Amino acid sequence: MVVKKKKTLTRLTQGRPPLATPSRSMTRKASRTLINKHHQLEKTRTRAIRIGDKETEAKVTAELESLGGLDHYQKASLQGQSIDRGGDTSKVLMEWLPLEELKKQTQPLQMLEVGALSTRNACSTSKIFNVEHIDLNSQEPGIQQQDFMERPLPENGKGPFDIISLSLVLNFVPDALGRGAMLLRTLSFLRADTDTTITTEPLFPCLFVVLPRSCVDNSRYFTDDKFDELMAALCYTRVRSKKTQKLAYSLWKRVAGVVKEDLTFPKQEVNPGKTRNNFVMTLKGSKT
Ligand SMILES: C[S@@+](CC[C@H](N)C(=O)[O-])C[C@H]1O[C@@H](n2cnc3c(N)ncnc32)[C@H](O)[C@@H]1O
Repeated sequence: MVVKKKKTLTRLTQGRPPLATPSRSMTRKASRTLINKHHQLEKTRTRAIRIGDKETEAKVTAELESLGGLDHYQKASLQGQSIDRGGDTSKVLMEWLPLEELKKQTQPLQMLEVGALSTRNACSTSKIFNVEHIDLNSQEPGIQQQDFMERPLPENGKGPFDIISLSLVLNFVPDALGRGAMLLRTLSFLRADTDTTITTEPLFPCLFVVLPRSCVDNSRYFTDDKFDELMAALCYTRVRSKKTQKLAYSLWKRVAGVVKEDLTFPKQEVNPGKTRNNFVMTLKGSKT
C-alpha cells in the first residue's frame, strides 16, 4: 500500500473547515438583472390578475418561483446593501438628522422600517431609534414577517412612530395605486402631533423614502414636482433631498392638515419620450 505523504499547510486558511470559506457572492450585474426581472414579472402578474388572465398569471407565478421567489430577490437586494458596495441607504438618513440633539433624548425615537432586510443597518445600530423591522418575507429573527398593507391600524387612530422608512419599497409595489395606498397608509402609523419639539428644526414625525433615481428623473408620468404635489395632498412636506447616480433619497415631514376623503391623484403624462419608463404613484380615495 502506498502511504500518501501528509502535505504541510502553508497558509492559515488551508487548515480551516469548509464553512470558514466565504461563499462567492452574486456579481453586481447578476443581482441587478435578477432584481429587474423580478420587478418586471411582478408587474405582469399584477396586470394579469387585474384583467382576470389566469393563464398568464400562472405562467408568471411559475417563472417567479423558478427565479427563487421573493427569498432569492431579497438575497440579491442584500448584496446591493452590503457594506463593500456602499449600499446601506439608512446612512443618508443618519447624515441628515441632528444626532447630537437626538442623543440627548431620554427615550429613543420610535421607528418602523418597512421592507427590512437586516437589523444591522446604520439606523438600527445607532441607539437613537427603537426600530421595529417588518418585511413580507423575514430574513432574520429580528424582522417580523408582515405585510404593511395588512398591519392592524393603531387603536384610537394614534400611531406610535416618530419615523417610518420606505427604502426601495414603493418601487417594489407592482402597481401605481398600490404605491399611493402605501404612502397614504403611513399616516395612520405616524404620531399625530405634528408640532413636536424633539429637534430645534422640526423634522418629526416624518417619512424616509428611497426610490431608484429613474422613478423621478426618467418617468413619463412622475417627477420631483409630481412627488411634491402628491405628498402635499397627503400633508407631507419635503425637508431633505439627495440624489446619487442611482438613487433618489427624500425625507418628508408630516404637517398639520386633513387628507381629503375623495382625494385622487391621477396618472398624467408629463414627460413624453420613447426611452422613458412608466413609473407613477396614484391615489383614488383616502380610505386606508
Ligand atoms: C428592494 S427590497 C429593499 C430592502 C431595503 N429596505 C433596502 O433599502 O435595500 C424591498 C423589500 O420590501 C419588502 N416589501 C414590499 N412590500 C412590502 C409590504 N407591503 N410590507 C412589508 N414589506 C414589503 C419586500 O419584501 C422586500 O424585501
